[in-house]
Amino acid sequence: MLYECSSGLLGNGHHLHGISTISFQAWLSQSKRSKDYALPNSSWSQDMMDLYSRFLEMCKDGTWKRIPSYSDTADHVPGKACVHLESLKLANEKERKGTRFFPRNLDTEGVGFEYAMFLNPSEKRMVCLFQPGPYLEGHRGFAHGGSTATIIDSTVGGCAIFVAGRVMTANLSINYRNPIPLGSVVLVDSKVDQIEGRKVFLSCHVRSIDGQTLHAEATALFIQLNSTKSLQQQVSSQ
Ligand SMILES: CCCCC/C=C\C/C=C\C/C=C\C/C=C\CCCC(=O)SCCNC(=O)CCNC(=O)[C@H](O)C(C)(C)COP(=O)(O)OP(=O)(O)OC[C@H]1O[C@@H](n2cnc3c(N)ncnc32)[C@H](O)[C@@H]1OP(=O)(O)O
Repeated sequence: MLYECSSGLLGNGHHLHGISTISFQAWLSQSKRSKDYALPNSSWSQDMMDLYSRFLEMCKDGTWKRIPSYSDTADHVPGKACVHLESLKLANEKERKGTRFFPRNLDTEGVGFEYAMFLNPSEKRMVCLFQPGPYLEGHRGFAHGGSTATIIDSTVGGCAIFVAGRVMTANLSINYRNPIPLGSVVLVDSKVDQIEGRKVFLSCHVRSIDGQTLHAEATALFIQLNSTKSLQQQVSSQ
């Protein structure tokens, strides 16, 4: 069911143009080989489960897409990982051995970043359901601001990757408005505001699930690393 939801994004087997094409199909096919960490586990609270179920419902008509998540950064990268990581100087498999995607660097469920992302392609919007665990503590009982920055960067980053292909964060500006209690669930809601050449401008809000508390707001600039066709162009051409 989860994969059905995701595969709606791909169509099936359309030819994709462009150099070393970033392929959503290849990206999602990784999910058959690697553990997907964005699936519910026993550490997820009822709030997290309820919200996740709500978003899965919204996937059914194709409006939203569930985004899988892996502990190996290469598995996240659409298409052939080595090709796409080459310019990030991570292509050498020996160098990469033992590396992990930062927000998925802990083996124990529930202690660090528990999150699941959903993409709304037509709105150029990515929403992340985030449940910070006890190892992300900053002030007593609250999430460290760096962990909030990480989940914001990852959410806006995922959104920018969808729209522009290979990108890197050039600027991330965060206003912290209210601390995030450890173990609570927040919604990290990001969207692309503007694209100017290689520059992708995004904004993001982190709110409690009842929408009453604004925890943080952010703006971000991502720079496109090459002219590879964006994932959104691929999707819309299918
Ligand atoms: C990690 C991969 C995971 C992939 C996951 C994929 C999908 C999964 C989906 C779910 C979400 C999961 C993950 C989310 C993904 C990522 C999150 C982590 C992201 C990071 O953790 S990433 C690390 C931190 N990041 C850096 O380590 C960057 C260091 N940096 C550089 O590598 C260069 O700096 C670069 C490449 C940014 C630009 O370099 P460059 O040579 O290509 O371009 P150049 O400098 O010419 O700038 C071109 C035009 O942008 C303007 N410009 C540039 N920088 C600016 C700034 N700061 N402010 C205002 N304007 C700026 C210039 O002024 C010019 O403007 P103009 O054209 O108008 O003159």
